[in-house]
Amino acid sequence: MITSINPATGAEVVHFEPHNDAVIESALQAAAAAQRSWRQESVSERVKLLTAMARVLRSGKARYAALVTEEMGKPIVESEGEIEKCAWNCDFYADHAPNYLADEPIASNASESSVVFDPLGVVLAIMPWNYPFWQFFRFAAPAFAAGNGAILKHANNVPRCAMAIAEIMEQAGCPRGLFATLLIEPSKVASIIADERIAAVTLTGSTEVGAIVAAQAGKALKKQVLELGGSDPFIVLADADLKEAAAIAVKARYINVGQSCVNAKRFIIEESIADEFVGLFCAEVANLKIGDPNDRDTNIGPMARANLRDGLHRQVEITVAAGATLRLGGKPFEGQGYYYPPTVLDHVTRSMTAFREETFGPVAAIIRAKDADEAIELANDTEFGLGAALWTRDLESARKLARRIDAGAVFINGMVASDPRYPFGGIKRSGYGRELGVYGIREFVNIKTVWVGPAKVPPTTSPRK
Ligand SMILES: O=CCCC(=O)O
Repeated sequence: MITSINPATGAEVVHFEPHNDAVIESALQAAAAAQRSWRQESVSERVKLLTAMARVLRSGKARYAALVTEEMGKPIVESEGEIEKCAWNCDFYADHAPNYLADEPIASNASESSVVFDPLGVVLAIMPWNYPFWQFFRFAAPAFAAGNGAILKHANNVPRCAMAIAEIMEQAGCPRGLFATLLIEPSKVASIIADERIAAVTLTGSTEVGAIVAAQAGKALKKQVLELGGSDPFIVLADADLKEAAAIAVKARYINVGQSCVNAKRFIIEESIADEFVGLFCAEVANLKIGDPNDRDTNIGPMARANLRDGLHRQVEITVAAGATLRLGGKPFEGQGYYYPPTVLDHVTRSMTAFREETFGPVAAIIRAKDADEAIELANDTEFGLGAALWTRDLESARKLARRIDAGAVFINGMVASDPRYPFGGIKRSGYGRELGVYGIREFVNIKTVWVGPAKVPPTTSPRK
């Protein structure tokens, strides 16, 4: 059974029988057929679907946001923000896809040569629960604009969000079959990836699951985009605006109850200002309001699942046992719901669990560095490479330091956040490929050279001869 549980109470809301093989087969067949027609439409026709998706998202915002909160516990104001961001992304690609997908002429010895962007086919999207709408729509808007179809396998703790996405696509006028949501067990995924009607795979999720899916897609030689875990550093140098840095640091760590791949997780603070920063940071954390995620002033609702909260608590206990100082939190709440208090661990060192592992929940690890060089070295001492934040008033030096950080994005005097306008993705064990911006829409296209003769000069193996 695929079960929707309210994490604020631990109570089952509803459960669903997983889709059987016949449903999977008919979804694949329909998607392949619908995509063959969809690819014939012009980009300007296809983006009308995106505009309609944005309209449906906005008109149903209250209901969709309530579903997010009820299924994974996100504070309601943040859930509403998630739905608005999905609509923005659809509008963004409706405006920009025609340009991003326009033919690109190439200067060559041909009479005419260009690069054109054709769709790949039907993409399997394996999506996580932490942003149950955003993660899908940030993939889907560019993928549909580029002429692809999509099958969604969502995380099994958000089945009602998955079904709401199917409803949105239908209400937006998505051609029948071009998109389907499958409620299936993870064991069904390998054969879908291997199916010849699936052209490519996109996955947002844990590094562990990413490695499994990458192996399955690699075996079938299918294109993949993997957006995986992160342990983003938030570096504060001695000359930074500490008050502002501390306020943004709290948001960067505790938004989404700390359950985002790009939450700041390791706070690497220059030694000389570390005590002052920790004081400011803890004062802000102590003000966070913990409670019912449906209350509009709640900052910290429940975590999404009991096992995630228990795993996080184990990481805290191991880190404290290894010598870290517990400044705030660290003790799970009694009573119903999967709540974990905002927790601050100080004097964390590089060998400790909260440094070495991703902490996917409301736990901040403070690490002290003797200077900027050591801060960068600590920032890079991780298997992950998703995002990083760097705080200093010296912008010239910041631009140079940013180039030394091993990550897919560096935000100077700000917090890492995804945005339709910029590419998003990681290096190392945070995955590969990019979503969003022009680079995101180019992931699921066939970048095709079209050469028209006769050649002005006979082609040779070396164009310089
Ligand atoms: O969990 C990772 C993605 C979060 C985001 O796109 O802001």
